[in-house]
Amino acid sequence: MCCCLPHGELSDTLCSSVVNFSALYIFEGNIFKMKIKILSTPLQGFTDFRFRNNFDRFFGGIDTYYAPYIRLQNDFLIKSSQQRDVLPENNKVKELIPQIMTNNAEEFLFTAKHVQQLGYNELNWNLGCPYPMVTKRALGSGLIKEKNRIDEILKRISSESDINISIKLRLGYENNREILDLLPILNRYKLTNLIIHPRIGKQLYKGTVDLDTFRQCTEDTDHEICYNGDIDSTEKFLILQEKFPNVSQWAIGRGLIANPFLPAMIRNNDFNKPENWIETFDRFHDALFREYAESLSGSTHILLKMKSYWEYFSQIFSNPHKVHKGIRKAKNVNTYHETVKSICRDYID
Ligand SMILES: Cc1cc2nc3c(=O)[nH]c(=O)nc-3n(C[C@H](O)[C@H](O)[C@H](O)COP(=O)(O)O)c2cc1C
Repeated sequence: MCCCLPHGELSDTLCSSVVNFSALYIFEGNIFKMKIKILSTPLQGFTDFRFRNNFDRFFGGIDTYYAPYIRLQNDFLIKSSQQRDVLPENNKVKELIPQIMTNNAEEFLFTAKHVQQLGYNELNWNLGCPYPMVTKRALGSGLIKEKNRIDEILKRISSESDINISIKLRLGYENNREILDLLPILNRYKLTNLIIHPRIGKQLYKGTVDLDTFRQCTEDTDHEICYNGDIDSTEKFLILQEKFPNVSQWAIGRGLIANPFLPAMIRNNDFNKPENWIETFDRFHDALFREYAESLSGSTHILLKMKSYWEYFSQIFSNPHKVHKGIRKAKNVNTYHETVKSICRDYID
């Protein structure tokens, strides 16, 4: 039984002994085995080095982590928090790739040099950010339609730097033709991969992912393609893997914070969290809290930071809405800890 069965036979696939560190596919009558990679896409404000290190320590299952984007300030300054985030001494994960958001070759080259001095050999280019503050400045997904500008930037950075370049992008900002017009240009350059989130910027996170256009992208590109979007369960992953048996890289963003066990579950073909999940989650949460408490000044900042995670953490519990509401109401660190304790006792079915 293999993963390239016609649609509808997914249940057979689920029951088969295929483990999902490998995908099977057929090419010219032969069955091939493909090793999959699971990547962690960045969430600015969430997946900083403290989160990544603790995630890796308690849950694992991720091959490569992407750091949230660096955006240069005036005079080519990198914010100290963004510098700290990629410092090798702060990062314990096996592979980390820094990211930049820019529409300027000079900025790219400057940042490439900076990260190369830190020991990195790849810089990921963010052409995916959907927020109007960004896109109206022709950044993130707002740049995708400017294919000649992207061409010029790639021409310069490819000739003036030896850093490996990868791109994370949406299908466009206004419409899904934008990426299809861009792909022939991208085919002219050496790129490590294209991580594609198949929505347009204007959608933000609404509506559904456009799998038809994603399929078209896999046909039109010469590059390795990584799928990214809405993977929040093993079932969802298997459905996508069945649709795209040639895709070997799978990136997860929000789903990792909402269910940190997900990459390991996908790898083991598990549909349920491990039995002792709440203990592991509790230890992870404590470690994360401790690190923020040591680094942030004042309980207001610590509370704000920890509460923000619960937009996602709440989803692993049995009544996410009530759990999130309870956390939002916590007025100080003590009541926060008490609320977390009662959540970990009462909402784990
Ligand atoms: C709050 C937030 C912050 C994000 N920050 C970044 C970022 O810094 N760089 C980036 O490439 N993508 C960023 N993303 C996009 C995610 O990495 C990911 O591509 C997107 O959420 C779709 O994948 P998912 O459905 O698995 O979450 C962000 C998304 C959210 C919700």
